[in-house]
Amino acid sequence: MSDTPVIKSMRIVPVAGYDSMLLNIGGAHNCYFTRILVILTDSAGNSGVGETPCHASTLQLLEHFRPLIIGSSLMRANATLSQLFASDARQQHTSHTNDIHIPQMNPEKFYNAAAAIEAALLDLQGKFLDLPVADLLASGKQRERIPVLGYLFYVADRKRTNMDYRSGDNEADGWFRQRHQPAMDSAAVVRLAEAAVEQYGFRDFKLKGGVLHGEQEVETVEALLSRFPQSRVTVDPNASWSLDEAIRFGKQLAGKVPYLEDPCGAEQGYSGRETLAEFRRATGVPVATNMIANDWRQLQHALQLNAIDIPLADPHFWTMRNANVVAQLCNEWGLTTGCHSNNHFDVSLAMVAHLGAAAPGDRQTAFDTHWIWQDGQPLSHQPPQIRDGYLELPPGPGLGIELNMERVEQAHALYNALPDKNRNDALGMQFLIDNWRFDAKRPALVR
Ligand SMILES: O=C([O-])[C@@H](O)[C@@H](O)[C@H](O)[C@@H](O)C(=O)[O-]
Ligand SMILES: [Mg+2]
Repeated sequence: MSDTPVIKSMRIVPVAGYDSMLLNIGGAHNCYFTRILVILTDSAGNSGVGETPCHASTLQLLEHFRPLIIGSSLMRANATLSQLFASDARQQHTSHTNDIHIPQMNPEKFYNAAAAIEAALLDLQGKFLDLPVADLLASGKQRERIPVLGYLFYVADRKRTNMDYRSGDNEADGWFRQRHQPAMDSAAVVRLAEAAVEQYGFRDFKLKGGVLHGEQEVETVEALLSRFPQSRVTVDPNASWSLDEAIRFGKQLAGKVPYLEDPCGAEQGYSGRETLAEFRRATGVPVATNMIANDWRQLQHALQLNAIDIPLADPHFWTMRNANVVAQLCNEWGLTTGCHSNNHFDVSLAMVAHLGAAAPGDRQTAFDTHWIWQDGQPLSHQPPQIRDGYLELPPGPGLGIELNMERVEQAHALYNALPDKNRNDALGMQFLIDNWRFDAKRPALVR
């Protein structure tokens, strides 16, 4: 194919946006979050984009890969990506702990970098072939919209900090104002959920736990269930509960929640895969995870131990094509497909939409997305929409989005102006608790 496009340029653009003071086991989200866009252009005149979490070492790695990408043939993207995977960088920049909540860890950036490059190549291929990316993934497009969940957090009082959190004051009442206000108990989280339902029509919720005592978080789940009896509600304490606690709470919630996410983890010499297997046996509650099955080797061990039911294969941890293979395995092996997320812009939202659209079979749990906390800060002209609890596949070839370069440059300028460019959830916590430190086995406010 002599007229096959070749990659002409690769722009690596770190970008930043605003976030609320969301709490989790790692502390409090900063008022800013950062991501990286990889923008490729080809000789046919198209541009393709991918998004991934931002870290200084991911930026370096992307620079390192640039010579492999420039001049490569678009339709030989498989070979190009195989070269990335065969490079030493894969071993050197892959952690097998994957605990993104530990600020001082500077691990695994290989997959984040590869994911952004792969997404941009798929976007370009889709534009060249006039096909959506979902059709380029092995199982092909299965649906036009995918269920997503309302991702709820306890929200700290931003006024206790001197950080640049938005106030929401210039927003009309409803979700866009509510998401900036403190929500530290069950009643406040229920109000957040009501605003989210009003805006997006969710029927599924996940409460980010690992913040208060487990009893209080279980009470919040029950409050959500009694307010939305037709909905599915779960909680993710990010493995901060002990196995004993997880079993106690699991028995309390059995039959009421569709699954629990990482209810417990490694303790007393037993791995997280082992404790989750014991949890499942003791409670019969299905287990989802984004903490102990984030690559092929981890997934294999998790499945051998019968530790999990729902691998939340995030395309930024696995790459889109690998996450699609996980979805195929789920379909063939009787598991349920799901997807994890972190704060993100709308390029990632489109990546997730295509991944969900291509997942085969009907055992799919509502995908995670943090987008509702970022909605209103798009980097594309027409971001994918969440309506009636579903994320709609954007129309058009490739990822179906076109970058709004003016907004991209603004988000890049914001990134350049930030003092702290890597995620560090411990920072904001110092305003709430003196000398606060991360502890994987204690909820953030239990000190
Ligand atoms: O955004 C957060 O605070 C979450 O805690 C995120 O960092 C996790 O990776 C995540 O969403 C999860 O499901 O564990
Ligand atoms: Mg999780």
